Amino acid sequence: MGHEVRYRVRGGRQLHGTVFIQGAKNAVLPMIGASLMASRGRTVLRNVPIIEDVRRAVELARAIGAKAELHETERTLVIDASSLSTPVLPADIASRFRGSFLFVPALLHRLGEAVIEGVGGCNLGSRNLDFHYNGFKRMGATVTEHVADNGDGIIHIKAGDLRGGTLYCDTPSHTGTENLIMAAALAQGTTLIKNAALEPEVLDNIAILQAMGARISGGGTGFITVEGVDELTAVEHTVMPDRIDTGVFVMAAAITGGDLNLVGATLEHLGVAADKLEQMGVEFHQQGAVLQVRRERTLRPINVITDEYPGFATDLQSPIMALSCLAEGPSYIYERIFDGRFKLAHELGRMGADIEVDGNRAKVNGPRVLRGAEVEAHDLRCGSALVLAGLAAEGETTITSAYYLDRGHAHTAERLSQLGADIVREAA
Ligand SMILES: CC(=O)N[C@H]1[C@@H](OP(=O)(O)OP(=O)(O)OC[C@H]2O[C@@H](n3ccc(=O)[nH]c3=O)[C@H](O)[C@@H]2O)O[C@H](CO)[C@@H](O)[C@@H]1O
Ligand SMILES: C=C(OP(=O)(O)O)C(=O)O
Repeated sequence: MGHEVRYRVRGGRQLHGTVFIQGAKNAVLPMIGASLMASRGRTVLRNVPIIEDVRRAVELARAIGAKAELHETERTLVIDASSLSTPVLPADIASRFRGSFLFVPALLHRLGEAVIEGVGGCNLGSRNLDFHYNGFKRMGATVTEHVADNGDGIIHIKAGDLRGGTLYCDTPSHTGTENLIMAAALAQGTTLIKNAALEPEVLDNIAILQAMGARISGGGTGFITVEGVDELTAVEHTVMPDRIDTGVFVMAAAITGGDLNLVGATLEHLGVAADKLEQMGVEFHQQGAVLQVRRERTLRPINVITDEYPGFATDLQSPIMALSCLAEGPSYIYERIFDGRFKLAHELGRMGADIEVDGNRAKVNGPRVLRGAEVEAHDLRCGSALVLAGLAAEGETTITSAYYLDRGHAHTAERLSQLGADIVREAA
């Protein structure tokens, strides 16, 4: 994991001011995968979030032979994938982020095979990849697994010539849909993907692929048709704003009783989460590309059921659990997407929260006074939720294992400090 990262937050300050919402982690990662499919030219991605997952993706792109330059100040990534040298996604990089699996379609098309030594991402319980494998197989690939000397499983996918076909996701998987679209984009013939994901990031990825020359229709309908083409060309594309980063800053305003201008944020991308936050007492006003948000009234309790877009995003479930600790009455949370996302409840308990967990349901008994404590970020969104709790707590909160937070949020301490928060990042 590299060095230990901690955040120290001293709570009790209302946040005011203007903050820039970063580009979307879950859009830029498939776009890096897509850029590897262009055998000529240089892809230029703008509004790239400067987060650890992007740094890992750049390392991984280089490890398979692409030239990748991340210009952090300009938030621009330039990728030249004209020569790829190996189909092996090495474990030491690939096992640190989920998006590594989005490199597979490019390897299948460009090198005829992909060797996956490990897939990472947040540990949220079972995170299967069967929809991806079954789709690749229906297109003519073979998938085999063997065990390396160190005991790790290695997956070997051999493509042959990928052919279009009828594919499906049992449930609308986000990266599953993206991987099947990318596999179909350069396959022979026509592919139909049923029960495709509707997330805005999937649509942004379709947009860059279309600009590259892919023939894709039906994005946002659940049925996606892809007519395979012979070649994709490198293009320039601006990554959409991150709706989860947006949601976290909305909740930073809400949990401190502050008011913020979120530059680049799109309220519509929050789906049902916007309505739930309004029910809690948050006021929104979208003015062009700026989303104004404030919370003056007492926080009301809430009932949340996570679901695929436009339902309540699972990645905002942990942050709203932190917020609901302060609501005037019991809140109910039903986590439907991941079966291991409630470790946060225990950490919030150390800060004085009263949360009853029963399987994938939680009851948050609010309001409780939160007090600073040493707590652990078990995953990315657990980390952002603990920062929110720290902003509202009495005294100092220390968040350990905060590499997870840095996986998905850029310049967290700097952006919150500019709004009046007392927060520092320490890396030892
Ligand atoms: C890099 C990226 O974009 N990550 C996001 C993506 O993860 P990711 O794409 O991994 O999430 P999925 O949408 O695939 O997973 C949703 C559910 O489907 C199950 N499933 C998925 C694929 C599969 O082949 N078999 C299977 O059973 C998973 O175990 C999970 O229970 O969507 C999640 C759900 O919105 C978000 O929390 C992640 O931030
Ligand atoms: C679960 C998440 O990401 P990943 O799929 O990259 O692990 C997340 O962003 O909260």
